[in-house]
Parts: sequence; C-alpha cells; structure tokens
Amino acid sequence: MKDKVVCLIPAYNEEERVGAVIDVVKSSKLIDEIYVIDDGSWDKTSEVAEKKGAHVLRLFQNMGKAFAIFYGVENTQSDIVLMLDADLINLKVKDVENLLLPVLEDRADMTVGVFSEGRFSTDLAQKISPFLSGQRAIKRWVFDKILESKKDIKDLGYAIEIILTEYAKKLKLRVETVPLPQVSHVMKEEKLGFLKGAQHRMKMYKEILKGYVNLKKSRDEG
Ligand SMILES: O=c1ccn([C@@H]2O[C@H](COP(=O)(O)OP(=O)(O)O)[C@@H](O)[C@H]2O)c(=O)[nH]1
Ligand SMILES: O=C(O)[C@@H](COP(=O)(O)O)O[C@H]1O[C@H](CO)[C@@H](O)[C@H](O)[C@H]1O
Repeated sequence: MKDKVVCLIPAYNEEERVGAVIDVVKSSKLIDEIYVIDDGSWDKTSEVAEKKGAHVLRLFQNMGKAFAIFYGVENTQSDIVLMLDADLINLKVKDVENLLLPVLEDRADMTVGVFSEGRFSTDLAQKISPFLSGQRAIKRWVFDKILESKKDIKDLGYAIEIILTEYAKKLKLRVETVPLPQVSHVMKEEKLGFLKGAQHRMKMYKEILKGYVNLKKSRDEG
C-alpha cells in the first residue's frame, strides 16, 4: 500500500496566493490530504483555503512558521509530510511529484526543492542558501524525532528550515535536492510594500540567526 501523504501549507495573510497552490496540489494523485495552517491571518486565507477544498487548521494568533508546521504535523496523520509555502508562483504538478517520489520510493528521507530558471532574485536567494528552502517532502518520523529532542522547536519561527537541515545531518538522513524549474515565490516587499517588507525580512533574519545561536548552544552542550 502507498504511504499516506499529507501536504501542509503554512499561511499568514495569503488570501491572494494560497488558492493557486492548493489547485496544483489537488491535481496530484500522490497527495491524500491538504491542510492549510492559517497562522493567525487577519485576511480571508482560511475562507479561500476551505473554498478550494483544503482542510484548515486555524491559529487565532500569529505564532510563526515553525509553530504552524509543527501544529500541522501534530494534528494530522501521515507517513510523509509535504511542506509547501502558500505564496509559490508557477508551481506545477510535476514539481510536487518530483519532490515526493524519492521519499515515496524510499530513496530519500527528505527532499529539498530549489528554485531554478525562474526569477533572478528568488533563484539567486536559493542558490546562496538552498538550506532555507521551505519546499520539502519529509518522512513523518523525522518530525517526531525533532519534537522529542527539541522541545522549543515551535518557538523558532523562520528557523524551522535550518533546524530541519541540522537534524538531517544529525540523523544521517538521505537528502535529495530537487530542482523546481521556473518556480518562484512572491517576495515580502512585493506582498507588503518596500518598508513593511523590509521590516518583515529583518524579522525573518533575526529568527534565523536566533535559530543558529540556539543550535550552536545545543551542540556546545553536547
Ligand atoms: O509567521 C508566519 C510567517 C510566514 N508564514 C508562512 O510561511 C511561508 C513562508 O513565509 P514567507 O512567505 O514570509 O517567506 P518567504 O517565502 O518570503 O521567504 C508562507 O506560506 C507564509 O505565509 C506563516 O505561516 N507564519
Ligand atoms: O529565500 C530566502 O532568503 C527567504 C526569503 O524570501 P523572500 O525574501 O521573501 O524572497 O525564503 C526562504 O527562507 C525562509 C526561512 O528559512 C523559508 O521559510 C522560506 O520558505 C524560503 O523561501
């Protein structure tokens, strides 16, 4: 029997973008259930997601990306989790399947999708820091292991990806990088305007930095 796959889409004020991502995921026969974790949005993210046919787990306060993803993991059942951001542009069914197949066929424990041949700015960001990519298929037991040993994981916001990357090394996971041709995302400055976008970007960098310090501290403590 095929492993059960749940797609988790964390979303904070993504009413204009989340629908398109759900539409693509819905078209893949490899996905069993789609959950949007509405991370305290004040727009119509939940309503749009429900209308498109996704299940919605709604948080009434903005808790950060790590909380949203782990809340999704804890409140769903599956063998494999597909994480996708809600603001992807040009995502195709083929991309979803390329991310999933190595894990479904047990050739990898985690795949990491990396934008390529798309927009210069988002391609460049992922070339510099592919380990930050939010597009991943992961065996569920990996999340269970992280939850067991890293109790503060849900407080770490945008550091979720570097924590996943660190645990991949720690647990000696088989990781495969998957190119996502022409895929991009809507950048913070495009969503929020230059000033607010830049502020949000600083918040993201701060959370990532905090995650690094936190990881270093746990390494030093052995
Ligand atoms: O507090 C937050 C911040 C972000 N997100 C979601 O996490 C994903 C990645 O965030 P964002 O788009 O800000 O990052 P970017 O893609 O710009 O790096 C998106 O689906 C967001 O809606 C979330 O659920 N809670
Ligand atoms: O590529 C990046 O540098 C950041 C920021 O993207 P934008 O500044 O909004 O284009 O996006 C990634 O990093 C976040 C933190 O790890 C992840 O949550 C996103 O999924 C990922 O796209």
